[in-house]
Amino acid sequence: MRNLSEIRTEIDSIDEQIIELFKKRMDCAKEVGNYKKANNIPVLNQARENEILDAIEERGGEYGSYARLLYSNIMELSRALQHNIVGSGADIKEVISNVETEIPKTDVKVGYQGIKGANGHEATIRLFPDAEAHCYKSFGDVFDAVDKGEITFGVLPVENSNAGSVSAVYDLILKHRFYIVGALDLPIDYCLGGLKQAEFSDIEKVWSHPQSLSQCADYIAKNNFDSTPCSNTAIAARDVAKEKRLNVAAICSYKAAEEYGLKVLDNHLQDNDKNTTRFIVISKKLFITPDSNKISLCFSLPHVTGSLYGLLCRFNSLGLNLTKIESRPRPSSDEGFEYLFYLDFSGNVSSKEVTDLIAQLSAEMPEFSFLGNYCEYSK
Ligand SMILES: O=C(O)C(=O)C[C@]1(C(=O)O)C=C[C@@H](O)C=C1
Repeated sequence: MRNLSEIRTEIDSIDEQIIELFKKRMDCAKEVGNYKKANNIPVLNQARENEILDAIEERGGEYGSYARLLYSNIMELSRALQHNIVGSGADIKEVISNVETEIPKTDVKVGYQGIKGANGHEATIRLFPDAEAHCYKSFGDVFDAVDKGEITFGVLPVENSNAGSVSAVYDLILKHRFYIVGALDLPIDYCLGGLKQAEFSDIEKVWSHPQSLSQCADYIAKNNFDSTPCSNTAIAARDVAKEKRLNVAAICSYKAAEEYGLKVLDNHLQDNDKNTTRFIVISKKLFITPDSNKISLCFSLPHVTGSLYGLLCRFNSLGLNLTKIESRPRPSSDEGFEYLFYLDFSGNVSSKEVTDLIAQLSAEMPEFSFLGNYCEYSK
């Protein structure tokens, strides 16, 4: 048997040959790119790629499936190169280069779901301390108000560190495709708010938003409480005050308890003391502030094997850090289910590599939208 350094010497020599061949292949892809540009031919030729992949798999013998994967990556990169040559996604690049860089914070109307004292209200105050805050009954109403121009910005929860994604908001993001211009990670601290004359031992039932009930699930189980979902934590607090039942308490923020005159019967109910909810700011107009560090995209995937893998490979090749990927199903007539994807990654569009990638994806992904590049604050 050869020793390790002998085998590695051979690997080094093979790699030297592979890299030279890879460079030659990319030069050919560049040439094809120029040809496609001159003749107005689309970059992607799926039939040609399938032909190559099948032939490579066959020739790869016992490593056939590995060879197929290697080549699907190579062609992914070859397409990325060609998109830059043909100038794909010029419309998105244009929008990004002419964007406004300062978000108006005064003399603006900002909407949130719920009522005064809700977490959405708190996030709104922190993000827009000098704005006029408007409350809406449902997440959909906030989107509609932005659509009609009744408010300039909407503040919506998208994710909680315990309970996960707020699917209803993702569905609305994917439906409306408004821009995301800001985000805030808001630490969430719940108390048990009961009537002034109530004691902790009186409480048998708790009211709150389903997400909040799930964030306090261990606490509720430990105390053997009966839980009832409400549309909002602050609405739960308001209703507990209104209904005047000694054995009912709201799981709500300290601000909501104070706002609706409830007595704090217990503190810090959340199962995880690092409980945080992420809020986003939606807008019909795009703003990209210079401190932006996160980019959001959405798209559906072509019905081709490995299309999600191919997409991830593009991010990997640029060393970009994906921070979230969310898929939402929607019924489709022929395929049973189709999926829309929402994706976040770290970056700023001032980097040419990043705008090139966004432009490339816009040319290849069906129903693609660039949702924004914004700063995610944690206060
Ligand atoms: O043959 C082409 O049309 C090319 O652009 C080359 C190539 C490849 O790298 O082999 C790249 C992209 C196409 O989707 C198909 C194949």
